Amino acid sequence: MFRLRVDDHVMIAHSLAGEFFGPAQNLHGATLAITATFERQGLDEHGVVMDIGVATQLLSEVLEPLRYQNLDEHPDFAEKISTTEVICQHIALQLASALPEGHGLQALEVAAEEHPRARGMVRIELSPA
Ligand SMILES: Nc1nc2c(c(=O)[nH]1)N=C([C@H](O)[C@H](O)COP(=O)(O)OP(=O)(O)OP(=O)(O)O)CN2
Repeated sequence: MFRLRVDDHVMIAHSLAGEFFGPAQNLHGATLAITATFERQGLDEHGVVMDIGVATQLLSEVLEPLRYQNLDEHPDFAEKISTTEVICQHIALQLASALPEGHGLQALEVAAEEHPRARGMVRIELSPA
């Protein structure tokens, strides 16, 4: 299995409802360092998992609607608690649906570092197109 990882970051605001989250129930900001890892069984005819430029561009485009947004008011997070894990899931699903036809990938993983000691992540299987 081969992997290609690209990164970006996004600044958001949110609050996490429920006693479970303690002071994070209050509105606060976060700069999330995001990595997207694309996995492929074997390499394509160019000897790559996918083009780095395409991967970087895809991640940037998926993050664009989240930049500087208050996720409490964002329609994609309505009825959801925008934890780091949920944000990762959202980004991963958006990336999966934005992949080019015939991508040939097996899986992708999205990780978000909320601060230097905490990182959430999700991995989703893809049907190679
Ligand atoms: N599994 C997760 N746990 C928490 C998340 C998350 O996204 N996933 N997010 C937060 C807060 O948004 C923030 O990152 C940290 O808030 P804080 O109150 O400082 O939480 P801590 O658990 O680090 O510290 P406490 O001792 O609970 O205050 C919280 N958790």
